[in-house]
Amino acid sequence: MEDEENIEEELLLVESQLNGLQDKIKTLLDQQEELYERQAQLKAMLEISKTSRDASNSAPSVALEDWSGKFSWDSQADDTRFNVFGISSYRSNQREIINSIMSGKDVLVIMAAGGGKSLCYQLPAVLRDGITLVVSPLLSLIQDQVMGLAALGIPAHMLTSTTNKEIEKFIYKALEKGEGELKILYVTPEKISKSKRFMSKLEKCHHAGRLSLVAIDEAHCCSQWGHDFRPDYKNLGILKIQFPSVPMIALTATATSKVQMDLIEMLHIPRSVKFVSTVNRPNLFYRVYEKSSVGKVVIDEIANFISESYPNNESGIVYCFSRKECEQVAKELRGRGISADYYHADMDVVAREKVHMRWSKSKSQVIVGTGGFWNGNQ
Ligand SMILES: Nc1ncnc2c1ncn2[C@@H]1O[C@H](COP(=O)(O)OP(=O)(O)OP(=O)(O)O)[C@@H](O)[C@H]1O
Repeated sequence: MEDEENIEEELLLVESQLNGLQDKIKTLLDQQEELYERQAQLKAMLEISKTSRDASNSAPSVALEDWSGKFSWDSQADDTRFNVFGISSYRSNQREIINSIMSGKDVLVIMAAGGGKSLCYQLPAVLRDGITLVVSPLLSLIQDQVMGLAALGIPAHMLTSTTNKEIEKFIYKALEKGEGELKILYVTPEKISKSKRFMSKLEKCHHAGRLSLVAIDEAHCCSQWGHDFRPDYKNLGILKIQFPSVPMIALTATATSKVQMDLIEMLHIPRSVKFVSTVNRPNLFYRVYEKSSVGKVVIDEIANFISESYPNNESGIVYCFSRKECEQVAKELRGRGISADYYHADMDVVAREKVHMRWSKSKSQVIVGTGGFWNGNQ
C-alpha cells in the first residue's frame, strides 16, 4: 500500500517534470523558428545589398570619357538633335551612348524611366544609312513611338498583328528591295521568333547592307531573373547570330547585375559597352495610407484622393491585384465622376490599344490596371 503511494507520488513528480520540459521545448522551438525566419531575412537583405552594390560599382567597360570626345559625325548629330528632334542639349550619357553606337559598338543602356532612352537609338537611326530594327514588347508603346516619329518627319513604321496588308507590303519592299522611305521599323518580339517570312526579308535587308542598327527596348524582358520575363524575348539572340556586324543596343530602366549578365549572354553581346545612369528619381515619393476594411470606403478614399490631389485631370494609374478588381474599381471610380478605364491581359489587343490611346490623349484620367500596364508606361 505504502509502495503504491510512493509510486504515485513519483509518477506525479515525473509528469510535472515532463510538462515543464514540454513547455521549455515549445519555447525553444518557437525561438528556433524565429531565428530561422530572421536568418532568411538577413540572407535576403545581404543578397539585395550585394546585388545593388555590384550594379552601382560596375563601371562601364569602356571609360565614359572615351565616348565624349570629338567624332566625325558631331555636327551632323547636333544638327539632327536640334532640328529634327527639337532637343537643345543631351542629357547624361546620351551623347556617349550615341557615339558608341555610331562607332559600331554593341551597347547596354541602363537608364531610369523617362531618362531619354529612345533618343539614344533614334538619333543614330536617323544618322546611319539604312533601316533600324526596334524590338519592343508592347503594341501601344510601339504605336506611341511611331506616331511621335511621324510627327517629327522621321519615316517609321510598325509591323505587328494590327498592321494592314498595304503597309506590310510597303515594309517588305523596303526591307527586301530598299524601295520607299523607311528609317525605323518597330516589331514585337513575336515577329522575330514566329515569322519566318519577316526573318527572311530582314536577312535580305542585311545582305544588301541596309540593316543599320538593332535596338532591343525593355531588354530586361530577356531574363527570367527580371521582373517581366517574356518567353519571346529569349529568342532575340538570333539577331546577333544572323547579323553579327550590325550594332545592337539593349535598353532597360531596371536590371540587377544578374539580369544584366543574363541579357548580355542571351543577346550575344559580351563586348557591349555598358552605360548605367542613376535610377534615383527625386520627383518620385511614396506615401502610405491606412486602408479601410470596407471596400466602398476604400473606393471613396481613392476617388477623393484623385479629385483633391489632381483637380486638373492629370493622368494616373491605379494598380489592382486581379483583373476582376480592375474592372470593378474602374466602374466604381466612373460612378464617382472620375473618367477611368481598366487595362489587363484578358482584353484583346484592339481593346487595350483603345484604352491606352484614350489615356495618352488625356481622354481618360485614370487607368486601373494590373502590373502588366507598368511595363513601359513609367
Ligand atoms: N536631352 C533631352 N532633353 C530634353 N528632353 C529629352 C531629352 N532626351 C529625351 N527627352 C524627352 O524625355 C522624354 C522621355 O524620353 P523617353 O521616352 O525616351 O524616355 P525613356 O527612357 O525611353 O523612358 P521609358 O523607360 O519610360 O520608356 C521624352 O519626351 C523625350 O522627348
